[in-house]
Amino acid sequence: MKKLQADVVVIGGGTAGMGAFRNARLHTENVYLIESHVFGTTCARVGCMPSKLLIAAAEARHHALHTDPFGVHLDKSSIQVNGEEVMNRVKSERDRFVGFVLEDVNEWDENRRIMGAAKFIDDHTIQIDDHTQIRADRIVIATGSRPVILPEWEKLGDKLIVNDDVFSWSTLPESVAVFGSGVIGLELGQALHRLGVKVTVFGRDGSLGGISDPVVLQQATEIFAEEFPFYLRSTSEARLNADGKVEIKWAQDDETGIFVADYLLAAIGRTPNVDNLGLENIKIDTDKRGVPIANPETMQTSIPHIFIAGDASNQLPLLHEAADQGKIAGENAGKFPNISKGLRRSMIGVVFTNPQIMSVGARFATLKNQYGDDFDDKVAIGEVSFRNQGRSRVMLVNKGHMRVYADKQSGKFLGAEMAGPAAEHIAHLLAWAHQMEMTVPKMLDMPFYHPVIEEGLRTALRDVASKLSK
Ligand SMILES: Cc1cc2nc3c(=O)[nH]c(=O)nc-3n(C[C@H](O)[C@H](O)[C@H](O)COP(=O)(O)OP(=O)(O)OC[C@H]3O[C@@H](n4cnc5c(N)ncnc54)[C@H](O)[C@@H]3O)c2cc1C
Ligand SMILES: NC(=O)c1ccc[n+]([C@@H]2O[C@H](COP(=O)([O-])OP(=O)(O)OC[C@H]3O[C@@H](n4cnc5c(N)ncnc54)[C@H](O)[C@@H]3O)[C@@H](O)[C@H]2O)c1
Repeated sequence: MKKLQADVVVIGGGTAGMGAFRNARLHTENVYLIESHVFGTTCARVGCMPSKLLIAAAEARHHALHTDPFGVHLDKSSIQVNGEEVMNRVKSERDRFVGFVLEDVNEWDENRRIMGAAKFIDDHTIQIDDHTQIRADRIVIATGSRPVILPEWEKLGDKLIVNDDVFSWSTLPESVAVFGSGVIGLELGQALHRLGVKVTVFGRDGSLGGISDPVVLQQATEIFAEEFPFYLRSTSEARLNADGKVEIKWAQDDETGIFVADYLLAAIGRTPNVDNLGLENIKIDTDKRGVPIANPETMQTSIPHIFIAGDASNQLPLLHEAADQGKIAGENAGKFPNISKGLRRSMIGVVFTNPQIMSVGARFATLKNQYGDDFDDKVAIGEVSFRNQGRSRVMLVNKGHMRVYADKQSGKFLGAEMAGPAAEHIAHLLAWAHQMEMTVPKMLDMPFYHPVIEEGLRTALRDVASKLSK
């Protein structure tokens, strides 16, 4: 057994871990980075990037099939999807992104990167597989997350898949049953549907793409239901049939049915990778899911020399959050005990469906919780439907709804939720306004060009402005 001594050990070599390693090394050279699987990050290998590549291919087919209303007619039978070519592009571009990450990793001293699964022996000692033990002064946990799998699905063998499997396909399958109508289920489910794969999405509690505003949720549900079958409040049973296919027997309200598919794609949420870390060997405060609780401004846990970052922290499992948290945790581990608060930005979330979904600042559900019985008195809500929004109609993307929230008394912009056109861009405008702590009247003083989809945002802002206390 190799024994090492370190100032800082970072567990997990994804986005958060790489950021932590880089930033800890600004303060000390004696830092180790431990990775149990492969370098390259979840985002680049099996997350953000390959999913957006698949979506881009799906959009190309969708646009080709929907030119008629513009008076532009294509022979629909000539629009063919070559599954192998789709997957080749997804994988080759993905490999390019992964390559850039690996270039960074390979620049780091090989002796400072250790492959193997790390586990706490005590709150200063990390065991890596059975080959290395490191005594560390400070430790950063950046072990990411993994998809949740229901135990009853295990009998499906290799017909049960997760996002990682989709991005290693050599061609597209004929049919997929998607479980989970959250962000991943909706992005991948719609993309596969638009590529001609027979898809049905099964949800459980009526939620969709993480939307918490009931009005936006209702509108979004209607829009997505027009496009492909989904059952958002279903119960179901999955089994392998005699042909070796996945058979889903489902029920929702008075409706029942059977959907037979090549695969069951599990997208019912992700769980932080903290359960196999030996946390039982250290006395660390955890939440009810067993995740170490950390101060979001310092990423410090209840054990002062242990920090946590990225999806492992269960705070906001998004790429830019992992990068920010990794930087903060690494820097603080590097300069411990002189830790400081890092930059925390306004919340921004985008789902790359069509229409896109976004949320900024405080979501509807957060405000409801925060204001409780005072919600109606204290929070003003403005809204816009994109059905008749000028530029959206021009482009034939006039589907969706946005609601913006403001503090009635001060006029301060609090947050927004939306499903609709150009949501990724509107989300940025709003997140910047939120972080600048702007009031709605100040936001309305900003320029709006004509004709643009952002004029829809102005309509919602005018609506909320009219409801502020005078
Ligand atoms: C399909 C999909 C699409 C997504 N799309 C987006 C998007 O569009 N935009 C967005 O913002 N976010 C998106 N995300 C979320 C984003 O990918 C994650 O929030 C982000 O990658 C998390 O980074 P991380 O560093 O915490 O984890 P990871 O990158 O997963 O890194 C964790 C690392 O820790 C290693 N590890 C685990 N346990 C141990 C151990 N015991 N010892 C040593 N190493 C260990 C793992 O092997 C892994 O390499 C998506 C996620 C998925 C799955
Ligand atoms: N565009 C993006 O930024 C992006 C894209 C993909 C993933 N992500 C990140 O990854 C995280 C995980 O995504 P996810 O989609 O796996 O989780 P999620 O939490 O977004 O959605 C899970 C969904 O599964 C449903 N569900 C739970 N149990 C179920 C069951 N037994 N049967 C059917 N449905 C069930 C839930 O009601 C929920 O709607 C997201 O929260 C997000 O932070 C982000």
